[in-house]
Amino acid sequence: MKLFVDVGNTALKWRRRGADGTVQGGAAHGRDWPRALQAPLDAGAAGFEQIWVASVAGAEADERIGALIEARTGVPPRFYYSRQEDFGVSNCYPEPRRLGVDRWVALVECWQRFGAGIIIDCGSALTIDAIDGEGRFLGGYIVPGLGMLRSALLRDTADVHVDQARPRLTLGRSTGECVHNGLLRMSVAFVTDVVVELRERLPDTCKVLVTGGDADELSSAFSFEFMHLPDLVLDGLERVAARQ
Ligand SMILES: Nc1ncnc2c1ncn2[C@@H]1O[C@H](COP(=O)(O)OP(=O)(O)O)[C@@H](O)[C@H]1O
Ligand SMILES: CC(C)(COP(=O)(O)O)[C@@H](O)C(=O)NCCC(=O)O
Ligand SMILES: [K+]
Repeated sequence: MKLFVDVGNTALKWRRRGADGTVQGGAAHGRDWPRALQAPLDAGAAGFEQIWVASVAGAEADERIGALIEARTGVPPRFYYSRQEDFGVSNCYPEPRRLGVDRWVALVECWQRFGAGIIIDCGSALTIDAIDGEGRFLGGYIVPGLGMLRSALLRDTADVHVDQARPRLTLGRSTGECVHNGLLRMSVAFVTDVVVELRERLPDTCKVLVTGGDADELSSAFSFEFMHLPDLVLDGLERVAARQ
């Protein structure tokens, strides 16, 4: 059995692939690593032959996660990090390792499956990344995700109180609607502006891939064609692992 783990700043997502099929899950981790690792490591009697981790949680967290995984399974996990080049993708960062590995494996998966593309990851941060027809990572953007925008607005204002709501692009007619609709529209306008510009530059065959925990919410307001691939990062990590 193989285990693949995608550790973001909010959620830990995982996939167990064994002879009797595939099981996957995910949840907010709250940086409580022993608790967050309970579900992915709960493989019953079956042992793990390989465990792969793509983490953007930071070096300290990675050390803790690695120690916990090895202590519980006896298998030392393999942490994959961004590189100058891999699977035909070249990294434009002067220090390639500093590119978030979730962004890197998503670029690898996009390139291997579709070629040129624009990747929108609606996670704790909202990231947009572009890869051209030669497999060159052209660069991207990192802005606060919807969850981060909301919590920052509520934290830094005295009288803005909102309950959960399904945001739309229309004018808000209550504090909650003004906040939810405003943040959605701001995020969608940013993404759309970038996609329109990049599509003029990239091959016509380029795909727009959307992933991340807020993908449903954001993409419901997208006016351009896209593919929603919730498991893009795990798929990319599994591709890396398959080569070993
Ligand atoms: N069950 C959930 N747990 C955590 N975040 C969630 C959940 N459902 C939706 N979200 C939203 O998804 C965002 C996290 O996206 P995700 O891609 O899962 O996380 P990460 O940034 O850790 O990769 C949060 O900012 C939040 O707005
Ligand atoms: C941009 C990110 C925070 C996104 O992570 P997430 O929202 O999935 O938690 C992550 O890719 C990261 O920590 N990147 C390192 C800096 C960079 O990519 O330039
Ligand atoms: K992510």
